[in-house]
Amino acid sequence: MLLEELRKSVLEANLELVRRGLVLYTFGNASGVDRKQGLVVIKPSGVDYDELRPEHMVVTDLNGKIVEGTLRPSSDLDTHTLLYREFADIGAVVHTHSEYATSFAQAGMAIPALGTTHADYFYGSVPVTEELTDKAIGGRYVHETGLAIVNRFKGIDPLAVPACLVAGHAPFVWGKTPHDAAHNAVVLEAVARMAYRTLTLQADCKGVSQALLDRHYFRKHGASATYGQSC
Ligand SMILES: O=C(CO)[C@@H](O)[C@H](O)COP(=O)(O)O
Repeated sequence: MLLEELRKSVLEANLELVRRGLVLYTFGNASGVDRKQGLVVIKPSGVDYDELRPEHMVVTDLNGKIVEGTLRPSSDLDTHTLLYREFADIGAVVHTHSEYATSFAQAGMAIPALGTTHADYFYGSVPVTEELTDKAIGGRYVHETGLAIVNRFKGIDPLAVPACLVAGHAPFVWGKTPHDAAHNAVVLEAVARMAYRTLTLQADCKGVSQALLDRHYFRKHGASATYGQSC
C-alpha cells in the first residue's frame, strides 16, 4: 500500500473535521500531497467517516488519475488536485460545510479581519469567489470551483490566507500538512462565527436617539449641564 503515513494523516484530518463539528454525515473531505512522488491521497466519496480506514483512501497523480484504490475518490478531487498544481507550497487541502463559514459563502461575503484572532491566521479578509456561472455549473462544476478559487487568489499569497469561500457553496482550506489544513479549517469556522457576531452586534446596535439621550441625561444632570452639545 502506497504512502501509508500520508494515508494516516489524511484520515486523521478527515476525522478532525467530524470531531470539531465542521461536517455532517459524509460532507466535506481532506487530502494530502507527496510532492516528491507527485501523488495525492484523498478521502473516498460518500463513505461514512465512522467506517473510514487508511486503506480506504484513494491515491491519484496530480491530474487526478487513480494510482491506487478501489473506492471512488472524493467528488471534489478535481478541485484538490488543481489547487496542488497551482499553489506549489501547500501540502494539504480540506473542504468543509462548517456553519458560519458556509453562511458567509452563501451570502457571497468575504470574512472580514475584525480582530487579532483572525489576524493570527489570515492576513486580511478570507476571500469569496465569484458566483459560478450556469455554464460552469452545467460544465465541469468541480473543476470550475477550483478555477474560481485560483482566479480569486491572483495577487494573494495562499500561504498568507490559507482559505477561500466558494460563493454559494462552502470553504476550501489548506495548509502545509493535513493536520495544519484541518487546524486552519477549525480556526476559520471560529473567526467566521466571531465575525458574524461582531457584525450582528454592530448592526443591531443602532444607538440611543438624541431625544432619549437629552431626556435621560438632562433629567438626571439638570438642563444646565452641557457637554458640548446644545440642549
Ligand atoms: O460539497 C460537496 C457536495 O456539495 C462535497 O464536498 C460533499 O460534501 C462530500 O463529497 P465526497 O467527498 O464524499 O465525494
